[in-house]
Amino acid sequence: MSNPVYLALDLPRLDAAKALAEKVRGHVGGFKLGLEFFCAHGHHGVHDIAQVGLPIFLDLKLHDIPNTVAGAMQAIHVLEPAIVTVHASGGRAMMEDAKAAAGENCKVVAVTMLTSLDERDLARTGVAGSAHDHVLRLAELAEAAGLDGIVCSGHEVGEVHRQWKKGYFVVPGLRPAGSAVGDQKRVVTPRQARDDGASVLVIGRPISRAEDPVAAARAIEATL
Ligand SMILES: O=c1ccn([C@@H]2O[C@H](COP(=O)(O)O)[C@@H](O)[C@H]2O)c(=O)[nH]1
Repeated sequence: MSNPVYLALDLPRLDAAKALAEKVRGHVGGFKLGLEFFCAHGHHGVHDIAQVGLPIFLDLKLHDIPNTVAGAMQAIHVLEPAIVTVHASGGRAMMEDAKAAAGENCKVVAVTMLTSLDERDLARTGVAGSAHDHVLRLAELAEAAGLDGIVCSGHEVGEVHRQWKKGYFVVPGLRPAGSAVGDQKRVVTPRQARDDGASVLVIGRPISRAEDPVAAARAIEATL
């Protein structure tokens, strides 16, 4: 079984991100490049990290009208990402057009409810009901739109997996027992998420901010 951990390279400096990627490459399955990285380093930065030789997950969380999102998907096609994110709340037509514009080997997955939110935050955005129901509703919409899967927390992945057997499930908000939670609110351990059906485990600070990132990545790998 291949390593399901994608390391989130949320670092401001490209040289530091590349050095970290080189160090841990034997203990993770891929690299996740998000908004911070892409806004700072663009296509050139993605090419640099791709040279390390592992799959690239572009976590751009696209959310706009269908035509604009399709155009953005076409613009990143050349980078050959293995995974790209869009927001499920962009709606069915937006997700359909994103999938149609993606490369053949690129999985398009929809962010449902950010792991940094809890139910109080959800209510403040005007969404009534539980996190669980909200995630399941958006997962259904993503499946109907023909996407490959969704991004959700480890609190929901078990149920979503039961409902969408062939889905591809990306789970961030992961914390090894005892590590700092930071701004995340719905967290589980990497092992718990894996056992509940996660396809990809997104882990950032528990590795990137560890005193010894290689040891941290190895320790996580050993729990899986
Ligand atoms: O709901 C979401 C969607 C994406 N993320 C991203 O995952 C990583 C998590 O980093 P940590 O340092 O392990 O908290 C980060 O890049 C987020 O942008 C998420 O956390 N939650």
